[in-house]
Amino acid sequence: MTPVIALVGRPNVGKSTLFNQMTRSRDALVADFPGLTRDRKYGDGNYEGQRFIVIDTGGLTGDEEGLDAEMARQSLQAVEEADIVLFLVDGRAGLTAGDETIANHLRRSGKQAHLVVNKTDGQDPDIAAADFYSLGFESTFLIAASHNRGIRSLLEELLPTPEETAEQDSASKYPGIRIGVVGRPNVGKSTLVNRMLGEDRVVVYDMPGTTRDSVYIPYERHGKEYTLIDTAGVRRRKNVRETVEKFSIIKTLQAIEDAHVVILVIDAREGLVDQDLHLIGFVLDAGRSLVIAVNKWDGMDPEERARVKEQVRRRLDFLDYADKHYISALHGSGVGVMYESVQACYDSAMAKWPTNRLTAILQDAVSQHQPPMVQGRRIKLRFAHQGGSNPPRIVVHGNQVDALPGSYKRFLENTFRKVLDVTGSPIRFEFKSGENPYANKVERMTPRQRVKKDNDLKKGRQVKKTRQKSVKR
Ligand SMILES: Nc1nc2c(ncn2[C@@H]2O[C@H](COP(=O)(O)OP(=O)(O)OP(=O)(O)O)[C@@H](O)[C@H]2O)c(=O)[nH]1
Ligand SMILES: Nc1nc2c(ncn2[C@@H]2O[C@H](COP(=O)(O)OP(=O)(O)OP(=O)(O)O)[C@@H](O)[C@H]2O)c(=O)[nH]1
Repeated sequence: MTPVIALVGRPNVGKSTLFNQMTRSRDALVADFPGLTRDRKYGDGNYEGQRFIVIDTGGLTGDEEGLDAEMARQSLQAVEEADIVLFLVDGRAGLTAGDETIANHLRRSGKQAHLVVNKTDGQDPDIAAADFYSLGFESTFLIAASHNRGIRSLLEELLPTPEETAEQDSASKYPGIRIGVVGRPNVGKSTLVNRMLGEDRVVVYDMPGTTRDSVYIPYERHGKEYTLIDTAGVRRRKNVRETVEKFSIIKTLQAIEDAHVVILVIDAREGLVDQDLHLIGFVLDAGRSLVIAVNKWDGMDPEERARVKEQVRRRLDFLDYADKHYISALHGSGVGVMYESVQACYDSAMAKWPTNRLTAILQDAVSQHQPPMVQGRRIKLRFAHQGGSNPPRIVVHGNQVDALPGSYKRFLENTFRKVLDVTGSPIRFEFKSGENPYANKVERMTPRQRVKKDNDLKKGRQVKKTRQKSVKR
């Protein structure tokens, strides 16, 4: 399970600043789903290979009355679902009554929180922290978020190591292709999950709304193993309030992290809305492959259908590599063929390509369309190898790669995507400058040496540089 970190604290203590430092998301996922009153933000972080999810819970002011009480309740729900709670305070402003109220909230919630004193730059950290000891937190961290100070040691201390996470990795024990079915409330996720499992299979489970755990359902179809990750969880809704209650963004994000392939369900009758795009953004940021299911396609008239299709085409033009299906989960039409897309996505996400193939594609691309000159010297791209899967990572080695323009990177991505036939999955590129360790040496290396070198490169170890001149191309 990907650990979830919740940030709480009064306005202006630096939550957004810390959030931005911790996440690498281009845009945070902003939760203004119906029924959730306040703009919580969700982001995706990576510290030395350990992925995590950060939530800026937003809604705590320490002065909760009336409307604010509802916000506080929802923020505390996010706290409840988190693994690590960071309570931020402002080291410049000192202790306020609002801080004390929030500390009380946290204490009542029974969740262990860590005190994080921010804005300790330009003052004696011990003095900055002294004010807050009366709050009685066991562990205190001193940081300066806007200077990116203290954040690494905080993550180092609090996050599990990737090995620890792998050990308690609940997802990996489920067989076959793990399919996450996600989408906004009421788009038809439960209906689709039941449809995918087949008519004859009676699913007996029920879940309370606030737990963040999805239901994992292993099953077989045409002799192939799958596990559905069901974020909806309850088959029969009783009322609108319950729909909102049981919709949990953390649950959705966890399901995305745990899946090989994500089916994002959209309600054709409502069209594509911003929240759908936010969810798509998160899936891509998480590096998962994606199938789009536009649901409730039954009973729509031709004009409506044309309008929705046009909207999908226009707003998802950046996603032309993902399959879109127009389905009726209720009647089952279009559901079966989705499995073909799921398989293609899985194959793409998990594919392994040999170094010489990737290098050949790179060289073809370069000869077709040379990278630009920088300060009178041409950017050189020499060879490529695979750095990982799900999502596939391609590491490109060359010279002056830092100057490679975005447009050229996109050209490379499109070329690799086309040649390797990568469907639905994002591809990550990494560009490294330095001499080609293979140059002039390849011929003289034994296969074992070559494998070792490849592994060394994958592990990012320093490879002894050859002094020989690299091959001219
Ligand atoms: N000196 C100093 N200023 C900081 C630091 N971190 C954040 N700030 C400033 O504090 C102000 C508030 O920061 P935000 O990150 O917006 O605070 P927030 O808690 O997200 O505020 P809300 O969005 O209102 O909840 C901004 O002007 C930041 O530049 C820090 O480490 N040192
Ligand atoms: N016409 C039509 N209605 C559908 C279809 N799929 C689902 N529905 C209806 O849409 C409503 C919501 O379906 P659910 O499957 O409960 O949606 P959900 O996404 O699981 O909703 P939450 O669990 O509340 O997030 C129900 O009334 C379904 O009968 C479909 O393909 N066509």
